[in-house]
Amino acid sequence: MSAQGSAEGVVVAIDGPSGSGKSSTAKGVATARGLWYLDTGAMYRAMTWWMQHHRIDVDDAAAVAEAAGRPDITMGTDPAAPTVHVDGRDVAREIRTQEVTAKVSAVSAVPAVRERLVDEQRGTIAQARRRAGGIVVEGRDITTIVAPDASVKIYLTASAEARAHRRSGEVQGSDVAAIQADLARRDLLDSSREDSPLTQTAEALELETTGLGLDEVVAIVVALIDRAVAAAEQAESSAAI
Ligand SMILES: Nc1ncnc2c1ncn2[C@@H]1O[C@H](COP(=O)(O)OP(=O)(O)OP(=O)(O)O)[C@@H](O)[C@H]1O
Ligand SMILES: Nc1ccn([C@H]2C[C@H](O)[C@@H](COP(=O)(O)O)O2)c(=O)n1
Repeated sequence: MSAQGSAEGVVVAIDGPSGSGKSSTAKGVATARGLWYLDTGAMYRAMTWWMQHHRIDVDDAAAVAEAAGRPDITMGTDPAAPTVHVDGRDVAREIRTQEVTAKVSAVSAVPAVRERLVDEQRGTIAQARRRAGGIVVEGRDITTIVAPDASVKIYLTASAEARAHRRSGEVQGSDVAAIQADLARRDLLDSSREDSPLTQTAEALELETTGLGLDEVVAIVVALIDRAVAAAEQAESSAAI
């Protein structure tokens, strides 16, 4: 069954702590069902990179708020080749540096930053519903704030050890303990901020992935989408009778 079966387009919302597998899972699912893909963490990273690039003190919330409207952030939503441009410049590599990672939680805690980016994320979701079969969106507040009415809502987790080991596999010779400490630091900041923190709600299905491979996780989410689409089609055809 294809997600395009639903007249309204399907919206899949995935939240979870750092390194739980949100991006890999979301891209795999979007590819499997021909949906758009939106990495909202990359948008907060792009905003942070722009602030640092323009020498704005990212620890000064007032200065960040004042500048939050200035960068032009453009997200490519093809799950096979997602892109991030700021003011026309490809910043896919720059936004993954340690310098950005160290400050992205501080920048994303500024309400003016969140207001602007949440608005843009909702705009992309609306476009995907009109122009594609729908979208898979991942981040920290997608199930709660950005798209609380999503067709499928998932809170993706894995143990702190598993997440650190998965991340360490990306860089040869990396220090697993240091990675685990950095993930814990970001999780604490992201879940304790006042404005739309990372929270696990009863509305979202918890998917614990510690013992699961990526393919298994993608298959579970695809099955959830197919079930949601079938239920929506059933409801549409019952309403038409
Ligand atoms: N189920 C899984 N089994 C094994 N490895 C996985 C699984 N899911 C993801 N990974 C690997 O774990 C690492 C982190 O995954 P990913 O970047 O998707 O996490 P994330 O939640 O998006 O992280 P962040 O919040 O930091 O952006 C990647 O190297 C990815 O390939
Ligand atoms: N919806 C979101 C997505 C991300 N953030 C913040 C918090 C993260 O530490 C940071 C980077 O995200 P990542 O690339 O690790 O997924 O961005 C947020 O506040 N809300």
